[in-house]
Amino acid sequence: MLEADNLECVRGERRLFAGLNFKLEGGELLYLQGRNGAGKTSLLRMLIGLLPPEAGEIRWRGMAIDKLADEFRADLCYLGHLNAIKEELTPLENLLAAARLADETLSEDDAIDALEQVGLAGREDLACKYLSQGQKRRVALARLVTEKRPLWILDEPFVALDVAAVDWLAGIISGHLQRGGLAVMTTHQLVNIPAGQVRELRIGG
Ligand SMILES: Nc1ncnc2c1ncn2[C@@H]1O[C@H](COP(=O)(O)OP(=O)(O)OP(=O)(O)O)[C@@H](O)[C@H]1O
Repeated sequence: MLEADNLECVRGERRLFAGLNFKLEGGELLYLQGRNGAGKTSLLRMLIGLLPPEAGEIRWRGMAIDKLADEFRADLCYLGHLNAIKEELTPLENLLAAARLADETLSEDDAIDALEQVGLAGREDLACKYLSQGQKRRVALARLVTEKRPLWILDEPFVALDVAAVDWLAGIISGHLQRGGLAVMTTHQLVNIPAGQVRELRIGG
């Protein structure tokens, strides 16, 4: 279970939010909503342990995440709003490198299969700098096909995706929730996630 207890966030001179609470169980998805600049990405950065809260605590399986450190990171899959792919590498190389960095085993066959699922068949060996924005996004999202970690934190995952890819991603997130996973996601477009319990949290009124 992921819990946020009385969180406060200050960036620069501004208090973005205070007294923020939620509890998320296996099979549940939390949609973070709010205007531009409300603090959604800041909250995600807190949830992955990159930004310490001004006040309050985040707990994973009942333990404060700053105490869990590596144990928490091993349960976490974070996809930022930037794709974090290397432009000079091919989609296949990017996917294999991401798995290695995350200390996960991923065979070349499984990586090729994941790229095919995200509609990149035939593009596996082309440097990412030659791909369109939506295709680059798909390379980043291909990680989720093979991802077994229980907690997904996704920053604007639907940006730049066409209708078919939005449906595909909604299905991948649904499958994760059905397997008892948890997900926290920021988005400006509400997408229907067919399975799992969906909660909404609006930041900044
Ligand atoms: N390092 C920083 N120092 C000072 N202010 C910052 C810093 N990082 C972010 N901010 C400010 O914090 C506010 C919230 O930013 P954040 O990226 O969390 O918003 P957001 O809700 O994700 O917005 P968007 O919907 O536009 O992505 C913004 O006003 C931003 O300028």
